[in-house]
Amino acid sequence: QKRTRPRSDAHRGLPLPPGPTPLPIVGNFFDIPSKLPWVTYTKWAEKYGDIVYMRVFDQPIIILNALGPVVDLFEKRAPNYSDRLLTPMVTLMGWDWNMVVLGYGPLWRRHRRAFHQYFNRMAVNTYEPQLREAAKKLLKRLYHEPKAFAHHLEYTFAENILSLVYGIQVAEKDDLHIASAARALAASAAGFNLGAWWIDFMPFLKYVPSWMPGAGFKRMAVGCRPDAAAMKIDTWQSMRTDSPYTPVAVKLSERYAHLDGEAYAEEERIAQNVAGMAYAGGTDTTVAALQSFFQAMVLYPEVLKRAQQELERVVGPNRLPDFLDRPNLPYINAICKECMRWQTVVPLGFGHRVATDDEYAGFFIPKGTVVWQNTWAILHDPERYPDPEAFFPERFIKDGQLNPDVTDPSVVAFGGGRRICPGRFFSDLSLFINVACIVHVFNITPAVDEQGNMVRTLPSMESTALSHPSPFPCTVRPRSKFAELLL
Ligand code: HEM
Repeated sequence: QKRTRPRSDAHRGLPLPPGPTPLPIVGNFFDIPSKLPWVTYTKWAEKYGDIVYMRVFDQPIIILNALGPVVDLFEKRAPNYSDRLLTPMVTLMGWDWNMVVLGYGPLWRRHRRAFHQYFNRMAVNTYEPQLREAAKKLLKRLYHEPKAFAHHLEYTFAENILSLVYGIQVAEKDDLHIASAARALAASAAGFNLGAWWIDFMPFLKYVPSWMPGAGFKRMAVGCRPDAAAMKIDTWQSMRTDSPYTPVAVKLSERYAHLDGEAYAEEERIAQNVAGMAYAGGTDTTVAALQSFFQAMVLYPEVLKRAQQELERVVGPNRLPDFLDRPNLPYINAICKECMRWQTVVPLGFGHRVATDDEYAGFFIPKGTVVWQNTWAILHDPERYPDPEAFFPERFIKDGQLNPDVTDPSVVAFGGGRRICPGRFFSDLSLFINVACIVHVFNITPAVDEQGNMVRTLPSMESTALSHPSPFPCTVRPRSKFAELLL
């Protein structure tokens, strides 16, 4: 029996969606788990249904645990479900220039349009040469220093996006731009982890002095400010025009070169935000999916073998895979899809704020509610994806081809409606080329300790907003002499 909340006139006579019982003042503050909240919300769905309501202090929150309501609200009612809540934590951390947190309106639209111009489905195809080069660089780094595979992924992706967006050529090691971005992103992940679950809904905490016991979050947030600002300003100021191709930032600045005064300043701010966001978005996200890929290859050796056989057949031993091969590589494509599903990179999407009071499925949805989509739940729904905890690319294949009847995880993994991730086409290309090249060249097997015993790896996710596997070791070795020659 579902429990619903009392009707009231303010609610147009409709109940709020069901959810855990709130306490006075704090509401459901103590119900929000600090670890893997998406798993708890999935369990709540069994008790309360696909639409779960809670309140943390004064902030109403809804979790959508199924694809139907996500499409109905984020897509079909997009004008009402595309706003954001700019929380105190984000402002404290100096991340408020970031278009992810911009309210729905003309300023967001201008950012979005500029971003789309350089990252739409067609535009990203022009980045293939750079993506190919970056993948090759990654292979070399993996060859020379295989134990540091997680670091190489992060470094090479940051390097590639810095070059693509700003034309900046980074140092081979310990680059200052990359170090600063890594600090800003790590702090924001940690801050968001704290913030999303509780601090963000306690606006008065903004006024707690940072020296007070328990105010470590504030010191951390303030400490991250210079790096968050540097991601936008220092990189912009280091923009290079002498690279062999025109960087996105240069193209962005050409758009308003004819303006002056305040109009120029405003366009420049937008361009800086867009470039900064491409940099921030392009650094950690696809990397997390690739880290899951490494973990999957350790745990599922038969998948790696099958993928290598497909590449041997289609690409052969004398060259690396390329984008043109993609239509002939259904199994590699299926692995990419499974990487987007298995250890969901953004497990709860990003909250959409409701602009005006609404009704849905017989429930009242108050204005100001922040609606989160439980992407992890949707991508681990056993009816859609049987045995969802298994990494099983075959689920996307039928008669040797990709099966169009199985929901493509990217329909959900990148969020929904008008706020859907505008970096998804770029991410898709880079995931494909890296997976294909790594599989073609390397065997990825469990690590071996000093006594020669195999180190056991268990799949496990970090509890951050942008999740990735918990650190694990593995052995990365060229498959053969032929493979080594490709490097
Ligand atoms: C595995 C890769 C990625 C995943 C899973 C991912 C996921 C997401 C999600 C869930 C959102 C929020 C969508 C919503 O509100 O419903 C988002 C927003 C965004 N992402 Fe991504 N993303 C990825 C890669 C990228 C890349 C590579 C870039 C940049 C090149 C990027 C740039 C952005 C931007 C700018 C937004 C804000 C959109 C807005 O608020 O209007 N993302 N992403």
